Amino acid sequence: MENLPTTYDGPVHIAVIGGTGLSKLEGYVPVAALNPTTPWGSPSSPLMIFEHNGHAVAFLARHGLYHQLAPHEVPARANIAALRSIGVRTIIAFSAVGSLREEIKPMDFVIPDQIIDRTKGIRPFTFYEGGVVGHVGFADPFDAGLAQVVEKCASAMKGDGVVLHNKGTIICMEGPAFSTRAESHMYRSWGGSVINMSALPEAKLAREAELAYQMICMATDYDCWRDEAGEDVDVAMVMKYMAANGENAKHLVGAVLDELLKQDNSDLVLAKKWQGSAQGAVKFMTKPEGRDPEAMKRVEFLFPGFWEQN
Ligand SMILES: CSC[C@H]1O[C@H](OP(=O)(O)O)[C@H](O)[C@@H]1O
Ligand SMILES: Nc1ncnc2[nH]cnc12
Repeated sequence: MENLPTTYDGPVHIAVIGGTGLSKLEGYVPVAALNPTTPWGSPSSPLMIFEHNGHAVAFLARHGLYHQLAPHEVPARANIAALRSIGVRTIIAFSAVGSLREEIKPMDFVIPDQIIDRTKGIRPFTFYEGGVVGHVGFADPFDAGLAQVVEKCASAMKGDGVVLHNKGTIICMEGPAFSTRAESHMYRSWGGSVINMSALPEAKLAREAELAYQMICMATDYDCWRDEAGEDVDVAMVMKYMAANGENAKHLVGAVLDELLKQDNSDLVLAKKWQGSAQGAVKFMTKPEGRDPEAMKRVEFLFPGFWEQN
């Protein structure tokens, strides 16, 4: 990595965020390692640039190259802002999750469509504060167009033993300790499908930055709700299933990138649907007299030229 260029000239519109057990993109050779800084600090890892079918794709290791960042220490604002600053508009984010449903078995993939927030407010969670206010819509936290692409690709892998659940609600808990048994049962009663510690604030910040974002979950355990039937989750179990399913995850990434890079999907990849949504939410809120210059500069980092246009 030391010898890689630290700049990349071409456009990079798509990023993959790797989670637990996925700190690099197997089978791809990086052509650059970018280290952008942002008003929210540095990202979790260098942004590794890969080429897929002649197009550049960025990869970011959510917990750092050596998994040294706990879920509450992941600099999610820097990650999202850094990706946007190099041109990324679409994020496919991987996550290892516990299953809260009998039918979601370890190694199954889930394309979630909802999230319940059980983080504890200790993670910085917004770009819009300190003198600039913005309220973005978050009713549907993921991008339905990206979900369709992932569904199509994962469905085509069913012959290879891949099992896909094409909707589901993630419970995003604070961690880093796993849930109590009472909590696990409560999440099931709330309708949760899977549980992790990473969906938030990542998904919310992606929306604030007008990026198309979809998480792909890989089940690694049954958490601790199956009182008699099963073992309670531990890290060894999570890592074992992540390693066992690495090949499928790799094929799925390749297939999703193939599909996204088709010309027909260019509006989806450029997140045209989200363009202007956050900027609209910001420009109507804080009157000029109340705007803090430093907060304004931070918005300008996300959306260069913002204050001239508004
Ligand atoms: C090692 S189990 C808990 C850990 O695994 C998941 O990580 P990620 O979402 O980054 O794949 C979960 O969210 C926790 O951070
Ligand atoms: N049971 C669990 N709870 C929270 N995050 C997880 N990631 C993988 N399994 C998990």
